[in-house]
Amino acid sequence: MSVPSVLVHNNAAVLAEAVAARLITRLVDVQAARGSAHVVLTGGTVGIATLAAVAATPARDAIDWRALDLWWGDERFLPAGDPERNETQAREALLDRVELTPSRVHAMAPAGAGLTAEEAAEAYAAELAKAANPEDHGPVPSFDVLMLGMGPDSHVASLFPGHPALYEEERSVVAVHNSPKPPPTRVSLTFPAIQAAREVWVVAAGAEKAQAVHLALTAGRLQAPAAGARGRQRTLFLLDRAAAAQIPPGLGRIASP
Ligand SMILES: O=C(O)[C@H](O)[C@@H](O)[C@H](O)[C@H](O)COP(=O)(O)O
Repeated sequence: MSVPSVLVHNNAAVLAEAVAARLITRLVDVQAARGSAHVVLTGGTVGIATLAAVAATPARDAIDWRALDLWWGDERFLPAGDPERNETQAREALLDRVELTPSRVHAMAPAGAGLTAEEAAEAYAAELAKAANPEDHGPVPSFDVLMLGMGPDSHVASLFPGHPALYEEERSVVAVHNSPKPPPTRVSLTFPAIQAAREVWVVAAGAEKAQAVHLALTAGRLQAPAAGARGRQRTLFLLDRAAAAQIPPGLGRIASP
């Protein structure tokens, strides 16, 4: 797993724009090299703001949207179209504004569609496995970029401190109950799935995330799940100054004056 690099931006607005620019460039480069790309989206304030920034950038059309596979790191187990679903918010921010291939938009099953959260997790794991190639050496594709928001308790996706999902080493997707962040029921990638990504980007803004960032860079993943957010080739912590206030000295690089 790669050692994290930390990039610090002036504020949350600049952070979202910078992550959007980085995402566009990364996807264009990957598609130039391989013709297609896999990206994992995240819910949360910065995650959705990043998608909105991509939508507002003319450079977005440098991406071949029809050759892009979109996945989610987690989903709130709510009825289809619920405004609190990560998919709903991603569609409003970006996905409904670009020409995607519908079969390559891999949303996690909603509540009320005949599946329990456990069955939705199993279905998503099967969809991931179907998309994996032999060279991926595992049950999920080698995601080119896997983005993760991070909570003040250092959770990523729906992997919360003290929850059983942190200990999952076999399955790629699990159901999560009694989430401390509403709604209580969710579906989430596990650490094995997250760590299959070529690049993992943890995006966080705000003073309330500063301690979680510190722990994510210094503690273990059971205490700070974001400490398990590591990519095979690259791990980036993309932060604003407020969230970076407690990073160990010499780790962060200020990306904007
Ligand atoms: O479903 C979710 O809620 C997200 O996937 C979650 O992991 C989120 O990214 C973090 O909680 C950060 O959210 P904020 O950026 O809004 O604090």
